[in-house]
Amino acid sequence: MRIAITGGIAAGKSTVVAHLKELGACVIDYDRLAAEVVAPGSLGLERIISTFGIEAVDDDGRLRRKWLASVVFGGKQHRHMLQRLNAIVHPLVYEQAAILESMLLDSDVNDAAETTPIIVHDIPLLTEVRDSIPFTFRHVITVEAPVGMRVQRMVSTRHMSPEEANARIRSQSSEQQRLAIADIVIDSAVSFEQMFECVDRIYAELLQET
Ligand SMILES: CC(C)(COP(=O)(O)OP(=O)(O)OC[C@H]1O[C@@H](n2cnc3c(N)ncnc32)[C@H](O)[C@@H]1O)[C@@H](O)C(=O)NCCC(=O)NCCS
Ligand SMILES: Nc1ncnc2c1ncn2[C@@H]1O[C@H](COP(=O)(O)OP(=O)(O)OP(=O)(O)O)[C@@H](O)[C@H]1O
Repeated sequence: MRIAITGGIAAGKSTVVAHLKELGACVIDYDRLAAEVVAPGSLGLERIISTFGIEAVDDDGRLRRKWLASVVFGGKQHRHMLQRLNAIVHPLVYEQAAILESMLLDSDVNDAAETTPIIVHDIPLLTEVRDSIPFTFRHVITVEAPVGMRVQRMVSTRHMSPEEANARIRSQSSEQQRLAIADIVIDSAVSFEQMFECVDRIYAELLQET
């Protein structure tokens, strides 16, 4: 069974995903894939250089993420620039996700398919890519906590100011947008213990469905 998980920044998605892994789920991490497809020497990085110029990489041939962020989130025509970046990165990410999935399901390579029938696509920006992603998900989970609590978490664990934390939250899609595409909501405003109990229950129900 293929499911997706998303959530607002600092809501607790990574904590939930780590727990799902412990329970036996196979996880495909889109943030990691997005970094891998633009690694030095990759086709993705080559395409970024063709589109955005040699300024996109540093002297060691690594992507200058801060520079690119300023172009696609703040520069002139930033919307168009973000579209161009997405048009490079997203198809490569989906291709890698499909390869990973087929490896997980190929019992000759990995017998995980016998023991772990749940594949979780961990997609922080699922609302943004919902219409273009070439996968269908049996369930979509979102992990949510109130904005104030997320700001507090970012301030205390990520050395951000409240202003920076709020700006990051505003730059993402809203809780309402995530709730509109999700059919399972995990409340992370409760204690770790209660949250994990909720994840255990959801996982057991998913297993029943496979
Ligand atoms: C522009 C890049 C290089 C900036 O990197 P940097 O490390 O500075 O920031 P980071 O990746 O943590 O993103 C910061 C915030 O920007 C937002 N964001 C990132 N990518 C996107 C996007 N494609 N669309 C909308 N918002 C985005 C997110 O809210 C995120 O929290 C990077 O975000 C990127 O390559 N984005 C495009 C690829 C992508 O869509 N990745 C998501 C996984 S598929
Ligand atoms: N139920 C909870 N109770 C208390 N703290 C929590 C709970 N769930 C998560 N946290 C804490 O909140 C912070 C953010 O959690 P986490 O890193 O899992 O969020 P995230 O949604 O994956 O963030 P990002 O989107 O930035 O990757 C962490 O410090 C984590 O320990």
